[in-house]
Amino acid sequence: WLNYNFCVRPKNLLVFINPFGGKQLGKHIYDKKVAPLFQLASITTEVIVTEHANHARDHLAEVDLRIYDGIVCVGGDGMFSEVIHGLICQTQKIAGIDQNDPNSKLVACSLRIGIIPAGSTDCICYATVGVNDPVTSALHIIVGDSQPMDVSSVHHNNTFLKYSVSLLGYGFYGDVLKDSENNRWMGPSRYDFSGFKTFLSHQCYEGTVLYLPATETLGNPRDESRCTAGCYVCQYSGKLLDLSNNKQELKHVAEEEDWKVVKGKFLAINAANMSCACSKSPMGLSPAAHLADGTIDLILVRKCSRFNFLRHLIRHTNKDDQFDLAFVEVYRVKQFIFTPKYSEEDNIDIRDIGKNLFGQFCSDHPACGCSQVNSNWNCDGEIIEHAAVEVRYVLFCCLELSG
Ligand SMILES: Nc1ncnc2c1ncn2[C@@H]1O[C@H](COP(=O)(O)OP(=O)(O)OP(=O)(O)O)[C@@H](O)[C@H]1O
Repeated sequence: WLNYNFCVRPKNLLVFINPFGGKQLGKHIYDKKVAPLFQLASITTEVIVTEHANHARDHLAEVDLRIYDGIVCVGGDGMFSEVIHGLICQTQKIAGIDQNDPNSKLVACSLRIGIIPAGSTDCICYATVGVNDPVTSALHIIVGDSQPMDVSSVHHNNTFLKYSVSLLGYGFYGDVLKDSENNRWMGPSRYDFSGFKTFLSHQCYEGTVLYLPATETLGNPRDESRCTAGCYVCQYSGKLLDLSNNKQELKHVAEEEDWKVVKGKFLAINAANMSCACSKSPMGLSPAAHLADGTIDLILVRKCSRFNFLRHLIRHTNKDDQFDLAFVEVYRVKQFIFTPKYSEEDNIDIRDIGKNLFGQFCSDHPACGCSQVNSNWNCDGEIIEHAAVEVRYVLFCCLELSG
């Protein structure tokens, strides 16, 4: 559907290469595998090898984007996140939109973003293309394929924090990321190491989740069918929401609906905008999530034994239903608000997982229970230090070239 409008071969691309993403092969992959293909296709490029974190984001916030047909990032999910922030923020700035107001109606941005996978997880590329192969992505970019994607905004106390396109994770995935940042020198294996440490710590966090169910969508997180190119659920949502303006009207309709409340102790709170498939989890955290249906799959993993949590995690890696467990709930939502039990002002410090490595002795003891400090959110691989957040689908379709 959107492809008819946007299936235009790009002629001039702005390329950002993160030389330090994943196995630090970004520049090599681009020079050897991608640049020759772009040259053959007569695509001109301006290539920027990033010199520091947020280089791409800051450059995009200033540069005149009208001369480009698209932006390409060579790196992982963190690089894609930088690029999407630069692009969305510049578009809102030009349109005079206040991003701190969660109710602001964002303006869609016209440029498409392509990913050449060269990161550690490459979840966004994997979930959209089905494989993280630089040549496949380059060919999609060359022929002008496109894929709309849902974007969610994350706010804290009416302050804009970040946009998310793949996974927002509190508890387990927040803690894994926090710990893994200290071990970047390990390369992609840092996630295995920190994952193991975090699993042993078995921390759960108390709080309240308020969510607004997505009632107007055709799909359900427990569906057998998967979102692919031309997906009828996304097409239906696209037509229903009329891609931009009418979506906002529907949001107001939805706001009149009932908010639901879930209180408890959680090992993980995950919000998936897409399946979040990657090589370690080929079906993803929410296998039936849609790329562009205007919803978020909210997955709540309540406090359970370490053995049961392991069963849930193992199901991420195989075809067994990870939601078919008594301590796991999943809802398809338009919006949610999380409030931790312990206010952030009282929060002593972001916890050090290392100190809690043997937390099992405490958490299994009836007198102990949950951590009295908060976790942090993992937002597409970037840390959000606030625990209390308001997350909503922001009706914003940013198009990927590699779809
Ligand atoms: N030149 C640079 N020096 C240091 N950090 C950089 C540089 N360029 C980009 N970054 C930052 O590096 C972080 C990680 O990059 P990237 O996502 O490409 O790799 P990754 O973390 O290994 O992969 P993934 O996100 O898929 O797990 C990003 O948050 C980005 O802001």
